Amino acid sequence: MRITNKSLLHCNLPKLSSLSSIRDIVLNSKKNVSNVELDIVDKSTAQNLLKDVDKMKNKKLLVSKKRKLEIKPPWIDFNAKYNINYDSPKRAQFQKTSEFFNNAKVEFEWGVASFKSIPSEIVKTNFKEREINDHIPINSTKRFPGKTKIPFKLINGLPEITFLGRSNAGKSSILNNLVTQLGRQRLTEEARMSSRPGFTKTLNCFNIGNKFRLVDTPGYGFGSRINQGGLTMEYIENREELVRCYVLIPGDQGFTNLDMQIIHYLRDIGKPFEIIFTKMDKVKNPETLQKEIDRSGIMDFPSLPKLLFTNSSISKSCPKRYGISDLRYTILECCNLLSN
Ligand SMILES: Nc1nc2c(ncn2[C@@H]2O[C@H](COP(=O)(O)OP(=O)(O)OP(=O)(O)O)[C@@H](O)[C@H]2O)c(=O)[nH]1
Ligand SMILES: [Mg+2]
Repeated sequence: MRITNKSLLHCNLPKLSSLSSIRDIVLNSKKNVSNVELDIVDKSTAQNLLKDVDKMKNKKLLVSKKRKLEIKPPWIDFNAKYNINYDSPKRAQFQKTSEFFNNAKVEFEWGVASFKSIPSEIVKTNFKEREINDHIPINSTKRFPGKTKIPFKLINGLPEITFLGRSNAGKSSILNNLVTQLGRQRLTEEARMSSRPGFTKTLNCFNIGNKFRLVDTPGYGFGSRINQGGLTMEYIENREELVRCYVLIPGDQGFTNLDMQIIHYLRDIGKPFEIIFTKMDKVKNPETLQKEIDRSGIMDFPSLPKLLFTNSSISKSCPKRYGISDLRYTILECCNLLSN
């Protein structure tokens, strides 16, 4: 029997005699499948086959419609364009990254209003005081008392990553964005976010899969108090566990003088840092931002910070959370979690 149904017109498949093999080809084919020549004796089997093919065609039509409808923001290639000096991550590395973040347990560990209240800093201060008061030589075993009231897991020296930026720059949101599964529309609210500038008032630490810590900081500038800025600066200057800072710049606003001061400061003290442009969904004219970047001079820094372009909110013009896979990748990379 020769199938000449409409859905099978325009086909170019080889002549086949087995129903299961043709069904397989139809269902697995990536190309548009039609025009099947087949020797089938029984009419109902032929009709079933036609139904399968129709279903498949409808499915394909839907997929291609969806593909056509996907709107990509005009800055979509910025992550590749501005980080040309870095090797772009391989597919397997991206996979490893998303597996890690999708499965990692996120645990809030501490929130402090003063640097000395960070659990491991309390322990360090105690040791230093004992050394001075009891004149204990540096290599003495007495230097490390066997017990401390602070749980060991809080003083285990995991690497720390921090987010810096002016009030309302999107620091708490980016932290939530990182630990929210890709594809989900709403962010998990591990760190509290608010449209009120100066909302985060303490250093807040989250343990990620017991491999590293993300530290949310109070913003500087409008809405923040001077002591909040002081707390963040003390943390950057003194925290031994801090391996990388991310300076957040709202993409729709560009750099302020204060942002540039922080960036120059990090460069001068040699703290590794990268720059994240947030709220990219709000950027109406990406060229203005490009000019801002050129004018800032950061592309000429010898340390060549990476520039990452992200959005934590989605909208019609920005239907996905872009840039977050690149950010996740750089975090695992700087914590040495991508080797093997
Ligand atoms: N449109 C848009 N809004 C965002 C984005 N990221 C954050 N926001 C909004 O910006 C506001 C501030 O976000 P937060 O994450 O609380 O900012 P923050 O830097 O932690 O602010 P402080 O804690 O006050 O220093 C909130 O209303 C967020 O919903 C984004 O990518 N796009
Ligand atoms: Mg905040």
